[in-house]
Amino acid sequence: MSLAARSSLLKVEEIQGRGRGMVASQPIKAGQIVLRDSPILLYSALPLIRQSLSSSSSSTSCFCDHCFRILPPILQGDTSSSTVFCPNCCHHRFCSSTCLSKALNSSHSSWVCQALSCLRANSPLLEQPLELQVQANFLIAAYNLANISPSDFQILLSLQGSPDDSIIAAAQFLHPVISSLCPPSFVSPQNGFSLELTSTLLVKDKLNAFGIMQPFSSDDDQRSVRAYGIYPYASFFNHDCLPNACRFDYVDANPPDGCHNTDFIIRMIHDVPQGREICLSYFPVNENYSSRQKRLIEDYGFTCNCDRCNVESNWSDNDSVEDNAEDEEEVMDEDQYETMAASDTGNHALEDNNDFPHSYFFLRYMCDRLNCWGTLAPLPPQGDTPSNVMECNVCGKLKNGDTFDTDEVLMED
Ligand SMILES: C[S@@+](CC[C@H](N)C(=O)[O-])C[C@H]1O[C@@H](n2cnc3c(N)ncnc32)[C@H](O)[C@@H]1O
Repeated sequence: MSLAARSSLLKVEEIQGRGRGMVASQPIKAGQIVLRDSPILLYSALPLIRQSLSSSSSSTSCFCDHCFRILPPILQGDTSSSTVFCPNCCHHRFCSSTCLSKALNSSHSSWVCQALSCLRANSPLLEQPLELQVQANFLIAAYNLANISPSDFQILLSLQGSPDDSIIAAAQFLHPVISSLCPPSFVSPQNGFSLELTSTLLVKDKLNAFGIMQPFSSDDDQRSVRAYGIYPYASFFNHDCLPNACRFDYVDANPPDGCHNTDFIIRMIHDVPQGREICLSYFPVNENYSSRQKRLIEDYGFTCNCDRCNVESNWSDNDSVEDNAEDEEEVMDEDQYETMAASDTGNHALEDNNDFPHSYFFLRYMCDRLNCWGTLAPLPPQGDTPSNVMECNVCGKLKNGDTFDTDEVLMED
């Protein structure tokens, strides 16, 4: 399906210094859904060998191997569970016989099942760090995609990214391992199966995969990744440290009508005019300048020059966002916040000369629940009527957007 068929509100454009990006093809309102996207490929973020599936402790880290929903714990003697194991490897578990049967024809084809079983039985990978094991999960899923959906495999190859030295080093280790897995005809050298292709796939994954995260829990401020997915349209969104859109997902919840639980919905945080680039933040917005820059260069290969980074690059090392937010409160009262709320509240509305022009963003659009760090976007408008209810994309908290607390801005140092 083309982007035009998925979203009448967005178009893909070349943006100087950023490759392709998503741009508003018309004015877009706060809360509007700009994209629903489905993954062309999903793979587990777990190590090759997991905890025993029959131990009670496994319940906390056990997901359906096709749709990645959380599975109930396996209780001894309980015959009522609808979960099923792969009949061939007895290692992978699925939430229902429907998911199993979909998986056997796609994500858990007989080749995937055999390849993962071989790796688990005896492979140099078992001694390697989790990152390499997860890259092996990805490569097996990607080479399987080449067989089950060559057109989706071409989409994967069309995503941004060229291998650098660290990717080539990982490919040099992983390619012989994957080659040794009784490669079937679809990964033969005649079909382009090579070290170069393995490197190319790894970099596409590195720059474009989205993490499907564990749900929010207030006693755990480091949500782990359950699975990764390649979302062909969402991959066109560039990063901004003050995003104007954010992603909602529903992996364990009931997704909106017509969506699968692994689909993403991208919703506007605030109004934007036609022609404005629509950006996501690739990670929670509370991170400080140096850790954002480090992540963006190491994980995505670019230096961020967004409005927020340009301001924060001038802060002294000891300045936290919290300090600056407190200073800012001395010069911005609620009337000013309200005025800004009524205007285009994009980054550009707040560019003028102060040390923390983006304090408004944190006060209005960052979830105040302890350890959440989610982003708030209004619920979709009803017809032309905007919603004043803000929803957190991490914990799901709903908040009245007409009132927001200017007394407290909690940020990471
Ligand atoms: C998920 S892709 C985004 C779409 C990509 N620009 C394209 O052409 O397909 C991520 C890559 O886009 C580029 N990118 C994203 N945000 C950027 C930004 N703010 N500044 C510069 N490059 C950016 C980086 O090369 C990054 O690795």
